[in-house]
Amino acid sequence: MFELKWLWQNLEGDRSRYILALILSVVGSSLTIVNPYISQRIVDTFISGEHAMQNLTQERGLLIMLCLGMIGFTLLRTGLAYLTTMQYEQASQNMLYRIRIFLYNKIQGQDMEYYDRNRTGDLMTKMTGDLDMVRHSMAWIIKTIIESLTIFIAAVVYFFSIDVELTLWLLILSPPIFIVAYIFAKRVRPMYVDLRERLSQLNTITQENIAGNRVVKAFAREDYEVEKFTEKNVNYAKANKAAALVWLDYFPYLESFAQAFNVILMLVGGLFVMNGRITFGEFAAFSSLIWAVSNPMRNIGIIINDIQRFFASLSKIVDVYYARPHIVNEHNAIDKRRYDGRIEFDHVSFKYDNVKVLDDVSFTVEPGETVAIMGSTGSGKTTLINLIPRFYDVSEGRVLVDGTDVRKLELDELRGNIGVATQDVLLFSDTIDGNIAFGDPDLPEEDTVKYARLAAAHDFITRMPEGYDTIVGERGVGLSGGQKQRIALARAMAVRRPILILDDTTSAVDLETEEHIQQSLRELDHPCTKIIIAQRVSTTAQADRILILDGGRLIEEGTHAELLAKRGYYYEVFMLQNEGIGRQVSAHGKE
Ligand SMILES: Nc1ncnc2c1ncn2[C@@H]1O[C@H](COP(=O)(O)OP(=O)(O)OP(=O)(O)O)[C@@H](O)[C@H]1O
Repeated sequence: MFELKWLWQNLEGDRSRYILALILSVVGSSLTIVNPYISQRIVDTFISGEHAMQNLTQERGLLIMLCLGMIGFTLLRTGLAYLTTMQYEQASQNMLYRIRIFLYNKIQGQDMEYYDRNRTGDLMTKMTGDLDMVRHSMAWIIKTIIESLTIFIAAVVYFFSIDVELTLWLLILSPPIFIVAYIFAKRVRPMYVDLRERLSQLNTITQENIAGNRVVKAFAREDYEVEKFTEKNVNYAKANKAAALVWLDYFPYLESFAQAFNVILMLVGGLFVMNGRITFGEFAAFSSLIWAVSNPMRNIGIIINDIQRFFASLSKIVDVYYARPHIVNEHNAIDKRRYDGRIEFDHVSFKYDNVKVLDDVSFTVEPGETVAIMGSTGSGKTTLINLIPRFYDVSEGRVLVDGTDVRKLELDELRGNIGVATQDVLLFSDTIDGNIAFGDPDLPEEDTVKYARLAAAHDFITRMPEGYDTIVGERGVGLSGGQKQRIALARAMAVRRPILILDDTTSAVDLETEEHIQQSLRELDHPCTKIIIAQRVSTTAQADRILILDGGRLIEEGTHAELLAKRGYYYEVFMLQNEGIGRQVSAHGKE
């Protein structure tokens, strides 16, 4: 069975501990029959037997021994139960720890497409609730099944040793119980798969609402969000109730069967005692152990429910566990090279789910060149730069870095040669210093300050009460949009990579600050090819070359002056911006 094989595989390192736990479970549960056996001896010898009175006076030692034996076995069972639970807990916790790390690495190793397809709330549910369910199954469900089964078998064997016929009478109830349990399990399984899906939706809504609380507040959409959440919450609660209530349809049958064990024992066992077929002590042994046969029937519902939850959770974990990114690191380089920074797009086309967003794009950027990319919104600029570090792979054509197709380069090496400041600025909940040094944790403090200066961030950072030690909130909360962009820019520059990609990184800063940043970029103290996506002519004007994208096609390419002379898209933007903002950028790129 795949699920059990998977669990076994992931128990590596704790297998002996888990086997020990299973053995202890079996031994501890088998001991359950010892006390009923001793009770039987006590009843037959000292209470109801022919010579009971005589034994009571003459065999007191034996009686005391039997009583002490009962206490001893009770203590032994308690000790074993403690030890067993500890082994189960340790093995399952260790397993959980290992799988969680594995899954975390797996998620880290996925490509952008995976993140496009998977919801954060769902991934969070997999990493928390689903994993806990799997642990619970190892520590509790399997333990309960093994122990119930052992107690059941031990009791049945013991019953057989006392009286075969009476035992068979009792076992008559087993087939209908298993049929009912089977029907219940089949019915409830899809309900738990559905329940798991609804929980994931609930978590997704919660996560999105918390992450986007500013937008919600800005649009005063709290009521709408509460309504949306309530709807998902009600759905989840309904599904939960429905799954729990199914049990009630079957519960009366199973409970009746469980009670019927006692009735059969009373009727048949009582008859057998009366006609002397079994002793009163043997009847007492049956009576004190009948729970070992009926209790597993009572618990069957809880166990089946948990097993179904386990299957639903495991199938979700397995999705992540075996997920294979399309973009993989196949070429392991031992020494990581530093590239020259030559970039070439050779007839590149790209599709997102069959929708073409880049169409036959070709251009070359020589090492050290600065190329600006401009184009209307949705024209494919971000998509284009995403192909260089292989966030996505081309659908047609080739992207080459230093003359080699990026698909043939070692992925870490390739990405280790590129510094990126993305359009959506994400800062971590850390100090400003920690955020700037994110790509290079060994960055000396003076370098942090140097790159913050280059990114025109130093002044506002030093004005903050804690300076570089100021903790910025989640996603950089507490900073303005322009401030966040400047920290992200400092972070991208601080890694000193031979290729620097800036996706609209200065859109939220004022023009003076932008001029400072442009100056810094021109004067970087290491050789660097720069690709800058920008909407402002003031940003693009001094680039070595400007590429204009429109509907995924490269429609214009040239220097500022050349493109102005062409009187095409760039010229129009130039005119519009110069008129609009009253700032003069001349035809030669100088202000
Ligand atoms: N992950 C994605 N899945 C599917 N389609 C996408 C995805 N990302 C972008 N697109 C689509 O691809 C097209 C190009 O998007 P892209 O982000 O590259 O444009 P852009 O030129 O950078 O736009 P902007 O200037 O607004 O940032 C758009 O039509 C967009 O809807």
